[in-house]
Amino acid sequence: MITVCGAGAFGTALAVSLAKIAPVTLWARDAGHAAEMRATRENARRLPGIDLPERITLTSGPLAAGRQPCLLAIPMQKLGGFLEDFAAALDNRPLVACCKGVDLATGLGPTALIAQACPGSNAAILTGPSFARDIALGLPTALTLACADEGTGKALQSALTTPNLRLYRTTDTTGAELGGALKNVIAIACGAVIGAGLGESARAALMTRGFAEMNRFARALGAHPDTLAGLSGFGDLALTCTSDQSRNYRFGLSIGEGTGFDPAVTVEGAATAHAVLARATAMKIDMPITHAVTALVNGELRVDQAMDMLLSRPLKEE
Ligand SMILES: NC(=O)C1=CN([C@@H]2O[C@H](COP(=O)(O)OP(=O)(O)OC[C@H]3O[C@@H](n4cnc5c(N)ncnc54)[C@H](O)[C@@H]3O)[C@@H](O)[C@H]2O)C=CC1
Ligand SMILES: O=C(CO)COP(=O)(O)O
Repeated sequence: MITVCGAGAFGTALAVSLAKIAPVTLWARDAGHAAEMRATRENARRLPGIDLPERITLTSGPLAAGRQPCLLAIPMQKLGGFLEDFAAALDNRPLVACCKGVDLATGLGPTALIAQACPGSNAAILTGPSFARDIALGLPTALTLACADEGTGKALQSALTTPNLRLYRTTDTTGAELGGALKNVIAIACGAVIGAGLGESARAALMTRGFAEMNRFARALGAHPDTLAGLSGFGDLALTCTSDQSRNYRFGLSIGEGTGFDPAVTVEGAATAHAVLARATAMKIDMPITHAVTALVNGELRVDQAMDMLLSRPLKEE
């Protein structure tokens, strides 16, 4: 039995794929949402049009303790509170974070938050290029499963691989989670330049210099460069910066176009840009694109001003 906590788009998609290989419990925060999904066998609120197989049990309320893996598909800025509420039931089992970002309140990534709240658990992260709908539709996807404990990582890799979800493994949790966190910040920047009509060439420049910025920050925090070049870094950067299926990219588009954006939509890159900039400033790491994204998100700069700021920096070697 695999438990997935969080009945958003991603948790639901993972449950649908995992149900091909094992019975799955999908836990929703809201009892009404769980009841609705039980009755209709569909998550109309977050992933409409996808049938929920009978092998998925929909629950809410208290979580049962156990030894089986538990996937946490909770948005980054809500993960700390969720762990606090359910630490007793979650501790002493493998916990797999399925979110992308850096916690604004603590500056920690998902695996460090898990280790803090549930010290008896081995924390892992599942991340990489994948849209929830693609996974749920059974389309081919490849992700990174990172766990500092090699034995737990190997067990999770084989327990969570499904016919359409191929998992690569690493022990570099820092690299995997920072790749996933930072690509969302760069995707907002890319959406903004496309929305403002600044062109595909500008986007390619931002993706490339954004990748350099991701590497600079992650390596300073101990990440391995190969992880950044893999699915969780380069792979997810390529997907998110070029597809309007991405909410972060669409949020950037709305900034560039000067149109509104529904604040209820999960956009991890906005809070993460602020969390990363605070850490980078303290560590004296140069993060010009992240800096520009925080200014755009705060409404302190227009896109053309942000681009001018980036283009007028001192000339340097690549
Ligand atoms: N949607 C996608 O294509 C992908 C999403 N992700 C990541 O998955 C994470 C979750 O995103 P989505 O599922 O897409 O978001 P979503 O907006 O579809 O759903 C978020 C879910 O979290 C629940 N939630 C909010 N606060 C909560 C709390 N305090 N406790 C428990 N549950 C809470 C909401 O009820 C909602 O069901 C994000 O970090 C995202 O970056 C990763 C890969 C793909
Ligand atoms: O992380 C994702 C794809 O890998 C989903 O991106 P968004 O959160 O921007 O929709």
